[in-house]
Amino acid sequence: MRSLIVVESMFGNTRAVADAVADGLASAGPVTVLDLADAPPAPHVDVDLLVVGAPTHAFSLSRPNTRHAAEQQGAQHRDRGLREWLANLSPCLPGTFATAFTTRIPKKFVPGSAAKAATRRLERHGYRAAAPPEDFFVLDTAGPLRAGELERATAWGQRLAASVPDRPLKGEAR
Ligand SMILES: Cc1cc2nc3c(=O)[nH]c(=O)nc-3n(C[C@H](O)[C@H](O)[C@H](O)COP(=O)(O)O)c2cc1C
Repeated sequence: MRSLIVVESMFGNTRAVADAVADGLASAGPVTVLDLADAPPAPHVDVDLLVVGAPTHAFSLSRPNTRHAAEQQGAQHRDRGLREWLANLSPCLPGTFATAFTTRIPKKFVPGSAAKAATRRLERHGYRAAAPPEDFFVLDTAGPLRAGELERATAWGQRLAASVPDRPLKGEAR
């Protein structure tokens, strides 16, 4: 199984989670982790599993104004986020699986998750859900990640690896 993880990260926490998910997926086959800053703007994805990750900003995927606010708090400059990348994504090849994760602050009664917003967009492009969207937690805006989150991310990657069936041989229906 070939997997691609595309990750948006401004302070580095979501990127660390992406690398931990990749460790979990690696048992099932090759995994590429692509920083959104280096990803092609109009992507054509040809893998068995696409995983996208992004920080939750203002209850959803980041926007130019929230990225600017993050930058004001010391984050790296980013011209675009997962919202823009997903808007330009080509329709998926039939039977391609996908899922999404986010990092966010574990505040009770604060709704919204970039992973849920990304999942809705993946569904619109025709991707099949490999797993429900998953949230990983940071203790503050710039991090750090809550203790145990990287281990949880690797375990999530392992479960993903086990849940996606191998791509069928040519001519065989999935
Ligand atoms: C402008 C801005 C808005 C944010 N809004 C939310 C929010 O609505 N809910 C939440 O749980 N965390 C929110 N956060 C915290 C981010 O989720 C946190 O900065 C992120 O997980 C860090 O990931 P990164 O290190 O990959 O950038 C916000 C952060 C910023 C900078």
